[in-house]
Amino acid sequence: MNAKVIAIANQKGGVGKTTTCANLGIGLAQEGKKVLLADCDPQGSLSISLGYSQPDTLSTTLATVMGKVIMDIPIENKEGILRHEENVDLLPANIELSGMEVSLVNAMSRETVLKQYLDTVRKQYDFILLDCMPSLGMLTVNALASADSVIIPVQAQYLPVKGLEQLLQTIGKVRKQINPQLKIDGILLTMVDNRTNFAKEISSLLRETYGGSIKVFATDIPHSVRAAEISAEGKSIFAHDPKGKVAEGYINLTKEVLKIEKLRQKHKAGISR
Ligand SMILES: Nc1ncnc2c1ncn2[C@@H]1O[C@H](COP(=O)(O)OP(=O)(O)OP(=O)(O)O)[C@@H](O)[C@H]1O
Repeated sequence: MNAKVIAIANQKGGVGKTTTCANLGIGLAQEGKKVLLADCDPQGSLSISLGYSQPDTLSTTLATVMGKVIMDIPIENKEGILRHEENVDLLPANIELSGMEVSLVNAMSRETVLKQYLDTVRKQYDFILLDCMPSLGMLTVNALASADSVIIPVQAQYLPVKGLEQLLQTIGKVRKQINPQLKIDGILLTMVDNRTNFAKEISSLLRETYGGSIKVFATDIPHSVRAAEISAEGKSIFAHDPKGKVAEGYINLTKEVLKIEKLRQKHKAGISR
């Protein structure tokens, strides 16, 4: 095994990064994949949404293991990694991670501290999903530097093109300077209200703007209050509302992500032959 690392990123807040990370991750686990979800946001929203309602009380988090990488201190196997009842592992985060962002500024190889950590656990998983914070700071750069690909959730209610430009520029810089293999798996429309034409308009605007260069996932994630409830429940949409339209959306997204990975493996095998 050598995990595919996917960063779920958008510097705009509240677009569905955490919800996508948790539910895509658990969707992949339901397909038999070994999954690690890493909370890369000092707000700890992913940790909270998976049931750790007070992440500040956790003693070992992503900040701990990144700190050890910086100090060159050995990390124990699965140190700080928690097991969620829906068969995914979680490396949680809390406010200590914002201190880490400051420490990174003076660290050697500051852009690749997270990558160095992930390289120590990568062989134990099929997928590692990184829930990025809503900024393009050093932690997000670390996530992009570690990732094989990026999924960009976009809330279908707002015209997202301007904000996307900044993110795409950052991805371009990371590709050029640190991680030339970084791919964009696609833009995911979230919180889609099917009663309006917004989603269709935005989706065609995105397709017009980015042409063939960036895929927009065929799956949209519908808006539903049931999805908004899950972070208080500490479980996935599959456990909370298994027959609902959001669960169906995340099942379809899981299938698309597995298909992309299959193609990547095929391509790799073709190249090495
Ligand atoms: N499909 C959906 N339908 C309705 N509400 C949703 C849906 N997906 C997410 N939400 C809600 O929208 C809010 C923002 O979602 P989420 O936390 O996943 O976004 P985020 O991009 O991770 O936010 P942040 O940038 O603050 O980390 C949350 O309150 C969440 O419960």
